[in-house]
Amino acid sequence: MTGKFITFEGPDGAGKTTVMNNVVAKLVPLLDDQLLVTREPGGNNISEQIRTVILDKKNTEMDARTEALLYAASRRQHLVKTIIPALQAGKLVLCDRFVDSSVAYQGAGRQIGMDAVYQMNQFATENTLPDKTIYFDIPVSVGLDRIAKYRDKDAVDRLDVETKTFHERVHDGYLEIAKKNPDRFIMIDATKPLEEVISETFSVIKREGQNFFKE
Ligand SMILES: Nc1ncnc2c1ncn2[C@@H]1O[C@H](COP(=O)(O)OP(=O)(O)OP(=O)(O)O)[C@@H](O)[C@H]1O
Ligand SMILES: Cc1cn([C@H]2C[C@H](O)[C@@H](COP(=O)(O)O)O2)c(=O)[nH]c1=O
Repeated sequence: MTGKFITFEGPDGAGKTTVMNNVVAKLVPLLDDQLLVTREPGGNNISEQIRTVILDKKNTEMDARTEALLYAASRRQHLVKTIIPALQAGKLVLCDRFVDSSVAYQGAGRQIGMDAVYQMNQFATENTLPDKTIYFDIPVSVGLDRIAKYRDKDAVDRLDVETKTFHERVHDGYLEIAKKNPDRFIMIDATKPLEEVISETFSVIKREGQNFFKE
């Protein structure tokens, strides 16, 4: 595969999506159709349908392993139908969340085991991992405060409304994944002012995707 696969990860409210939107606005004039911006769960028709089921606040009875399998099913479809074709076409793929989210949220957050969730996802992805992962770190209380303050009530999903203890486990899970993958993870302090986080993220992408920016 000739493209480059970069993921954005972090606890809820870290600002990934806001930062990604701002960075993409700067990248589009430079890269045009060499860029694919996508997200998980979702990113294509079937995967977005699965997203709706997973995140629906009415689905309170969903079992933790069912949840993990649905994220993996959505990911499989997204990977083979959207991400891999773009990488084969030589594109820079920026994806809001990927396998690390499942390991942190389902493995650590839901306590079904980080290794077990990772293995199950290896089956789903045939061992595909991002080239680089930009991790937006934030204390749980700050992320949750941002969501409470700024997010439209209707846009709050089934995972956002989990307990602070759940989100603490997710955060600890992320730090463990980052520690195990020092070559892949790039840490960004997401408590900094938004403009600084955007500029730092843009610089990381220009450095990591330097082949895309040659004259
Ligand atoms: N550096 C920042 N400083 C202050 N506020 C910020 C910063 N970054 C993002 N925000 C605000 O925090 C809120 C949450 O941001 P956003 O939705 O991008 O987070 P997220 O990481 O994508 O969360 P989720 O994973 O739950 O969707 C938004 O209202 C956004 O404007
Ligand atoms: C991919 C993935 C996501 N999640 C969680 C993380 C968030 O709470 C939601 C997705 O919402 P976002 O606003 O688009 O970030 O789902 C998860 O638990 N496991 C996963 O694999």
